[in-house]
Parts: sequence; C-alpha cells; structure tokens
Amino acid sequence: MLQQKIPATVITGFLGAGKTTIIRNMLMNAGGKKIALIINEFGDLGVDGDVLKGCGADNCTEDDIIELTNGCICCTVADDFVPTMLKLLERDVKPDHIVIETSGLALPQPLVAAFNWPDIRTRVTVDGVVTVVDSAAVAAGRFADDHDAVAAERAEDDNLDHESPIEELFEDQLTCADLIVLNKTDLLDAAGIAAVRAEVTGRTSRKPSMIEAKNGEVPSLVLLGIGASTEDDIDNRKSHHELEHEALHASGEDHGHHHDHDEFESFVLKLGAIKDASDFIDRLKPVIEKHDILRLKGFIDVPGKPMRLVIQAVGTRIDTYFDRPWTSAEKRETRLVVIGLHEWDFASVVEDVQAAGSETA
Ligand SMILES: Nc1nc2c(ncn2[C@@H]2O[C@H](COP(=O)(O)OP(=O)(O)OP(=O)(O)O)[C@@H](O)[C@H]2O)c(=O)[nH]1
Repeated sequence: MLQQKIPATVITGFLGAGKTTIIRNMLMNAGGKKIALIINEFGDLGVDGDVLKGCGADNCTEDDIIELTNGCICCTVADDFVPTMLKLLERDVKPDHIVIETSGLALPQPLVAAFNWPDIRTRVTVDGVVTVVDSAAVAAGRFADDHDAVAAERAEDDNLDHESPIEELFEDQLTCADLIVLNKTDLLDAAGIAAVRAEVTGRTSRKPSMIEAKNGEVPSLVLLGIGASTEDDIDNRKSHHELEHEALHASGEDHGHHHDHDEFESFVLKLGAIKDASDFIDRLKPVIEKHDILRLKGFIDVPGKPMRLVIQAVGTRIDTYFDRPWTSAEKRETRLVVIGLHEWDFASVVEDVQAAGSETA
C-alpha cells in the first residue's frame, strides 16, 4: 500500500514577526492532531523552543519539539535539517503534521528544496510555506528601500550587488509563501493595514493568499492543510541570491559565491539580577535605538520573584511576562540574545546593554 506523505508546514518571516506566537496559538487549537515541531533560531539561547515547551500542549510534548540552534536552517540543511527530519521519520509514533519554524533570518528556499531529497520526498511533503509579516514594522518603513541612497552606494561601490540585506530577505520570504499572514494588525488602523497590504503585494510577483491577524491568532484549519506541495513549485520562487547566482553563471562570472548571513550578527549576554525590570526597559529603549538592535530576547532574573521574566524586544517595542518558575536544576541569571546588523560597533553595544542592566541591579 502506498504510504501517505506526512504534511509539513514551514513558518517563516523576519525577526520578531510573530512566528512563535502563531505556533503557540496553533498548538492550543490543533484539534487533536499530533504535531512535531522543528524550531530554528539565530543566536544560541533557544528562547522559542523554551517558550513553546512552556505551553504544555498535549498534542505536542517536549519530546516532539526539536531545536536546531546551530545557525540558520537554510545554511545547515544538509548537516542539521535533513538528519533531524530522517530521525523524526524513524520514530515509532509518527506525527500527523510537522511544523518547522525557521529563524527570522533564514531563506525558506533551501529548506523547501530539501524536501526533494530522495529519502524525504517519498515520505513528507510541504503542505505550505506561511510567511508571517510584522505589519507594524512594514508600516514604520522597516523594509522600505531608500532607492536614492542605494543607487548612490552602488555608484560608489561596484561590488554592491544587492539591496539592503533586510529588504532582500523580506522579499525572499514573501516570494516563497503559499500564505502570507499580516500579523500585528492590532497596532494599526484600517488605512495603515491597507497600506501594508499594498506594499506587501507589491513585493512579490506571485500572488499567494493573504490574511490579517492579531496576536498570532490564525485558525489552525487555515494554517494547516493548505495542500500546496510547495517542493514541486520551488523553481517559481527563487530568492534574490539564486537569481543573482544564475545571472552570474550565465555570464561566466560565477565564482561559487555562497549565501551566508554575514550581514547579521548575534551574541548572548549574561547579566546579573535586575531589580527593577521596568527601569531596565526604559534604559534599554535608547540603547536599541542607538545601535539599531533588530531583536533582543531572553530571560530576566528578578530578585525575590519565583518566576522568570521573559523579555521580547522587536525594535523598541518591548514585551515582558513571567512564564514559569525557575527550576532547581537551572541557574537563576539574566540571559539575553541580541541580534543586529554586522556593521555595528560590537563592543559598544555590549557595553551599553550591560550598563542598562547594571544601573538597575
Ligand atoms: N502587538 C502585537 N504583538 C505581537 C503580535 N504577535 C506577536 N507579538 C509580539 O511580538 C514579539 C515577537 O513575537 P514572536 O512570536 O516571538 O516572534 P518570532 O517571529 O517568533 O521571533 P523570532 O523567532 O525572534 O524571529 C513578542 O513580544 C510577541 O508577544 C501581535 O499580533 N500584536
């Protein structure tokens, strides 16, 4: 008898768009489906996996959550993703559905292409690529190209062959989508949402379905069961990098330039206990602004509190909440992962974040 392929949904989208929030919501409403999660993060603190393990869904236990923190999934497909997937498929109890959360900096294309590997192709299919968009960030011009500035830079530097790394990645993630979720619409009015819709539509030549969401609330019936078999259509969803590569190849100038994430950098910072979290946040905001920190997240040790405080910053928008008690097996400490553009003054970022923490300690 022909074995039915297990559907896999790829959830992608730029840093902080709301991927983990959507997945957490979906797990609570998956209607009894047994879900296996593969979570990839940039920066090795494993915050997303920890947040999802904390949600305690019966249909997705800790064993069903696999973390890949060894770089972006698109660069480690052969070494990390494929072996992980094969191991998952060897389990006695197979999942009904596999959900893969890419890092916010990952290109979905190489990941989808991996579903055409012989050992995987016969057993799993990509049900759909869901690209989550931070509508508030789009409205604030986070992904907008300053065309004049880029043209001027290109005139100065012949080697500059692409747009800003953030904008390019944003478009690559949209290009690969079967479904685009315009998330965080609670932060915009109707005119703002319409403008975001128009901008996102203009950024992709394909026209995938688009829905609006707030707080990551997307019905699991919409999210799972798209039935796209995306791996069969990968040639229509090429990234900027793949197109550049092809153009160079055709002109005989292709010297094997590989995609990497040189433009972005992350580090993990350990700080002492933070007595006054709201004071810390007030001090952190100008630091984020000064250094254009793209994403900061982690856990804060607040003395006297039995629970650990989760901190989530996307640009200068900062959320905090207590998620669970510290366990006796773990060390109480403040640990933050900080992600920014490569050209930042690393020592000065570290110093300023540390200073924001130490002044409240
Ligand atoms: N206001 C608002 N905040 C949201 C919404 N969805 C998510 N957030 C918040 O945005 C922050 C980032 O959400 P995550 O779900 O962690 O985003 P992510 O895409 O998984 O982030 P990375 O994995 O770091 O790329 C968190 O503080 C969320 O609570 C939304 O619809 N509205």
